[in-house]
Amino acid sequence: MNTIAPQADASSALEPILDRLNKQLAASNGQFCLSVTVDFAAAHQLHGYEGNCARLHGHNWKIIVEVTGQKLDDVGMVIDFKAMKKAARAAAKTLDHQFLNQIEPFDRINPTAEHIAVWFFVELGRMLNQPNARVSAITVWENDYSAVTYRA
Ligand SMILES: Nc1nc2c(c(=O)[nH]1)N=C([C@H](O)[C@H](O)COP(=O)(O)OP(=O)(O)OP(=O)(O)O)CN2
Repeated sequence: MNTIAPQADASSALEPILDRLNKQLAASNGQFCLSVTVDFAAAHQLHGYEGNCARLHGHNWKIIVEVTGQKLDDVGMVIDFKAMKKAARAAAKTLDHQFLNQIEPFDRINPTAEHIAVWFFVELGRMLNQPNARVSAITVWENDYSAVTYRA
């Protein structure tokens, strides 16, 4: 269950307010969904695709990472945004300025937005998942108009 803890220097006048908030939080059974965004630039081509995407071309991919949790730590966070960004940037760096079809696993599976979303989901799950916070969705924007979301 969530609890909103008072700061060490909080005035006692805050206690009834915190008490009410904590009761509402416990009753809501809600979840916190945090997100960070990173990007990378790379080239790819889609094998077996009939159309111009079969030709070598590039994108500036934008990746939105969502982490979901119910429980807050003593500071009042599910997980630090900084930890999420660090992990997401490290994963994106692996793909940045690469010809995706030449690097693992996209040398064996087409580097579609769907496969890229699953790749980030697995990589970031390994780095970020903990008992109270799990990577719950990855959205891959291939350009301003087309995106895919993989949701657990
Ligand atoms: N479900 C998917 N469909 C397509 C993917 C994909 O990863 N998953 N990828 C492509 C190509 O990579 C293509 O470059 C991107 O397609 P699109 O968003 O249509 O971009 P265009 O610049 O080609 O847009 P137009 O509006 O057609 O000019 C294709 N499909």
